[in-house]
Amino acid sequence: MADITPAVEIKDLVKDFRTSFRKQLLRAVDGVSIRIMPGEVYGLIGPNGSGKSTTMKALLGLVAPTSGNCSIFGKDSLKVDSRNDVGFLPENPYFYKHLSGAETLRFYGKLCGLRGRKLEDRVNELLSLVDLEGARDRRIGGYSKGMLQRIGLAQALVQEPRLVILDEPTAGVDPIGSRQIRDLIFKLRERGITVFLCSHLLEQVQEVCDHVGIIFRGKMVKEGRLEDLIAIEDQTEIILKDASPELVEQIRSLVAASSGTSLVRTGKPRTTLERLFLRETQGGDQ
Ligand SMILES: Nc1ncnc2c1ncn2[C@@H]1O[C@H](COP(=O)(O)OP(=O)(O)OP(=O)(O)O)[C@@H](O)[C@H]1O
Repeated sequence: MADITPAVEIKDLVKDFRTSFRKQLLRAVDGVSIRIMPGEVYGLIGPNGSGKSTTMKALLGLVAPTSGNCSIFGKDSLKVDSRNDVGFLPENPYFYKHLSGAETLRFYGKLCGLRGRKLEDRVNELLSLVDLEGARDRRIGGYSKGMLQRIGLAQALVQEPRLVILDEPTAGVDPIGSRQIRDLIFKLRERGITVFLCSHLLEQVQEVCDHVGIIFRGKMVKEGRLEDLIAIEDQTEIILKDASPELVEQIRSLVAASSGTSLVRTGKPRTTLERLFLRETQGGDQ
């Protein structure tokens, strides 16, 4: 098999911060290792203060590890050129409020060396991708939280990165805005872009990620393919449409007659509260 360089490689990362209280050391990240292959969507989940942002910042070279190392497409995170292939949406992105959405993207595009027709094409493409064409000339100061996160995502994509890092991309965004961001993450995946996101909104992580790591008090406590992590190994699900009561009864007696198998539950599957909310506020079947 061909040797593929991981998009993200974090090895035994430890990060200590010196606290103001008696200058004690606080271990924010304690021996975390993560490997993300190109094209994967990886979700790092954990409670507040468990070390998610610090792990991402170490990967971006924004904090220096106490020990361990991080690399992006094989390049050490402490070297500037490791960031050539990365787009980052921080937890609370800062924007110049007097600029419009288009001006904001133009500004970042210029920082990345784009000029002229190429710059304009990229700005238009990104505004269309994040569905903000209608608000392109409105000042960012008047954007909703969901729109701000989408323009932030567009900004992170300006230089056509192969890896996008999203720190709590849907924090403070309502379910409709969250769904738009979720759909954008799907679009990134379709384009083969690797996504590394952290969140404590578990349902969303479950919807978009194919790999998940659970971090708690700085340590990785569980990691793997989402499907493997959430499968209940000794159970089998059969979902029937328009089944008659007689058929359900037949299945029930078949199970009762077989040794070693028991019926755990029958009934109607439930939608999620999020889908119900979206159906009632947006119309149509979500
Ligand atoms: N610059 C810093 N100086 C001192 N302590 C810090 C610093 N940055 C983070 N910490 C501490 O490190 C721990 C991990 O913080 P971190 O922000 O990585 O967690 P998180 O999982 O991203 O949390 P949240 O979900 O609240 O964003 C916390 O106890 C935090 O207070």
